[in-house]
Amino acid sequence: MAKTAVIGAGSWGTALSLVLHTNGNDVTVWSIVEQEVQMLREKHEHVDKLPGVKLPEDITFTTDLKEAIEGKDYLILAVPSVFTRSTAKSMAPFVKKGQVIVCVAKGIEENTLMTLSDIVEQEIPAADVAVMCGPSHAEEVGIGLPTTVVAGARKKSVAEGVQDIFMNEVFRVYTSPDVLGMELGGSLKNVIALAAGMADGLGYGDNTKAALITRGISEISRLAIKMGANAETLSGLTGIGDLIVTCESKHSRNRKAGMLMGQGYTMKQAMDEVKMVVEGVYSAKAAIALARKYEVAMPIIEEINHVLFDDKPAKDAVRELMLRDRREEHSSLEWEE
Ligand SMILES: NC(=O)C1=CN([C@@H]2O[C@H](COP(=O)(O)OP(=O)(O)OC[C@H]3O[C@@H](n4cnc5c(N)ncnc54)[C@H](OP(=O)(O)O)[C@@H]3O)[C@@H](O)[C@H]2O)C=CC1
Ligand SMILES: O=C(CO)COP(=O)(O)O
Repeated sequence: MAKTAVIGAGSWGTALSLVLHTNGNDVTVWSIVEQEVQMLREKHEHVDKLPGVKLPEDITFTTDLKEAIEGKDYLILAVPSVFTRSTAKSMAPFVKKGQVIVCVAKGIEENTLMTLSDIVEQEIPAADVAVMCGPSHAEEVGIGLPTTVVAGARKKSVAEGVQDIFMNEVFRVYTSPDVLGMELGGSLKNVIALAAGMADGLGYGDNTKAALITRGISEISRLAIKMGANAETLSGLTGIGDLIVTCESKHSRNRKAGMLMGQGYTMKQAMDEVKMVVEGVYSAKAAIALARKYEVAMPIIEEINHVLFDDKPAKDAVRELMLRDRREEHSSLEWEE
């Protein structure tokens, strides 16, 4: 049994606190939002973000970051990516050497193009940093549906520690040393999910969706491999696995936001309607900046940026993708003379 704190009480933090408690760990949940902590203390349920999932009475809820962090073995950082740096800065004075911080959010910082684990390492040098991601919606984890994820860290012992506290008969945790590949797969898939949602909103079919998923993972892999990630990671749970779940699921926030945009909502209207964090919108600009920096073609992500930030109709973006110059599917394959 470990002493754990979940930093961030949105739908994902709430679902993971339940997994940790089920496994016999001591669990404290922190939120910056006083009303959220009040609601969790009174109702033992996140009625807005994870309705119907009851939390045990012996989980502690607090807005006091010092209380949440002190004496814990594992700190699960579950705030949305745009708050990762500010939250890590606030955590830094209380974190001691030997504590493990597990980043479970998905994103890339827009102005620095840093991954979330890099941000946490920069802000909290005392901690050991790990990541955990994969195809996992809070709504399904919260009701105990079988789910698989990956715990990543540079050191095997750190990844295995994360595996130990989370793994159970319905939550299977693999380990990996390819933290970069995992984080790029997890954050860039959200941008492709916006495109998949737009295709749904426009009334396009399964053929279009399959094309977006397949060409989407090609784009993500091209960039990630050039940045130093491992190709196997992109064909695993945190690459294609997470892309499939987010492009297909009724629970996906990014797909839902894209669908609304495909139906004519503006980006802002769609984000307000979804009510939970739509990470793909924040990662889209970072993705295209990385594509330029590493000189990698990312046509779907390029078009998504035009739809999000230049008011381009989603239908026009799809048409442009279909009418790009003709090319081979895999340019590395050899033809007979
Ligand atoms: N939901 C899921 O199924 C999964 C989510 N993730 C990732 O986890 C991360 C969190 O997502 P999710 O739990 O869905 O998000 P939610 O939108 O459900 O919750 C976001 C949380 O952040 C809080 N918040 C608001 N402002 C701040 C701030 N300044 N500092 C810190 N926290 C703040 C919110 O409070 P308030 O309610 O007041 O806005 C809320 O508690 C994302 O990166 C997401 O991609 C990963 C896997 C699965
Ligand atoms: O990353 C997630 C699930 O793996 C959450 O994002 P979506 O809700 O957009 O799928």
